[in-house]
Parts: sequence; C-alpha cells; structure tokens
Amino acid sequence: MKSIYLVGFMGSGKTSIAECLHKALGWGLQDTDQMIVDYYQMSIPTIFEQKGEAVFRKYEANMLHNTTAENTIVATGGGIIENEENRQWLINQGNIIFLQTSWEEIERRLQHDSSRPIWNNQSRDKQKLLEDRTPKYLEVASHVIQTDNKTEEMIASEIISNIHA
Ligand SMILES: Nc1ncnc2c1ncn2[C@@H]1O[C@H](COP(=O)(O)OP(=O)(O)OP(=O)(O)O)[C@@H](O)[C@H]1O
Ligand SMILES: O=C(O)C1=C[C@@H](O)[C@@H](O)[C@H](O)C1
Ligand SMILES: [Mg+2]
Repeated sequence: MKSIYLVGFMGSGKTSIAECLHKALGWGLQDTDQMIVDYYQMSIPTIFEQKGEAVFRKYEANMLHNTTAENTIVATGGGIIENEENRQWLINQGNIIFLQTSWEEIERRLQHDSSRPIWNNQSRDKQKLLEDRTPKYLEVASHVIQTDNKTEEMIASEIISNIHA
C-alpha cells in the first residue's frame, strides 16, 4: 500500500503517532526531522543556529523526496508545507493525514519544550504561524483528524479506519 504521510503543526503528534502506527501496522517508519539529523549529523537547533532556516528547508525538501513510497509511515516536519513544491509532491502521494490540533492544546503539549527552534524563538508569533499554515495543511490533506482530547492510540486507530475506508 501507499505510504502514510503525517502532517501538522509542531506538537500535533506526528512523531508520536507515526510510532503507534508503525507498531500497529508493522510498516516501516521514517521521520524527516530524524532523517535530517542522521544524514547531516547535526541537531535541528544547531542547523537553525549555524545554517539558518532557509538551509534547513532545503535539507527537509531533500529528505521528503527520499522517503519510501510504499508501506511506510512518514512523520514530516511541521513546516514541510511551507514549500509549494513539497505540497505538490505530497498531494501526488495520496495518503496524507493532517493532525489538526488547537492552539491551546499545542501550548499545553509544548510548554516545557526546548528542542524546537521556532517554538522557542520569542520573536516568532507561533499562534499566527498556526493560522497561516492551516490552509496549507488542509490543501495537502486527504484525511483530517482532530487530535484534541484523544490519546495517541485513539488517533492511530482512527487513521487506520480512515485508510481502510
Ligand atoms: N494525542 C496526544 N495527547 C497528548 N499529548 C500528545 C498527543 N500526541 C502527542 N503528544 C505529546 O506532544 C508532544 C509533541 O509530540 P510530537 O513530538 O509527536 O509532535 P510532532 O507533531 O512530531 O512535532 P514536530 O512538528 O515539532 O516534530 C510530545 O510530548 C507528545 O508526547
Ligand atoms: O514547524 C516547524 O517549522 C518545525 C517543526 C519541526 O518538526 C522541525 O522540522 C523544526 O523544528 C521546524
Ligand atoms: Mg516530530
């Protein structure tokens, strides 16, 4: 079967739910953020600090194109949909799940986070970023799953029923 791509804002649960789906379906698992760290041998905060966001976005697009097209759960980075070519590429793949999460829930989940450079950049308006990005997640999505007040396992089951529907 075609791979499943998870898209959504930081903290929407792409990495966590990809892990649940990987266990439930026995498919391969990829995470574009982790692929970047492994390939370039640098943490994401270090890439942002030393190379800048534009370079990170190039690395991210390269990794997206290197993901496996079949029988793989792919967690993407929260900003993957910023790039129009990435959006078109995702639309062409088909199984794109948007994990839609409210601002209040994201704030709760990431209140102690120190690993996400954009989240931790005090000069960025993250709530506005979520508003600006939401139409882009919706543009690529073949399925939209609300994640507020659901456990990771509940969300994974919902995704499995959706893709089998
Ligand atoms: N359904 C959920 N309910 C409660 N907490 C959750 C849920 N899904 C994920 N979390 C928690 O939210 C935090 C962020 O999750 P995760 O790293 O999976 O997000 P992400 O979408 O991959 O973010 P990023 O875009 O930054 O990679 C983690 O602490 C995770 O345990
Ligand atoms: O939303 C974003 O722009 C990001 C989300 C993370 O997954 C990482 O890709 C990185 O921290 C940037
Ligand atoms: Mg992640």
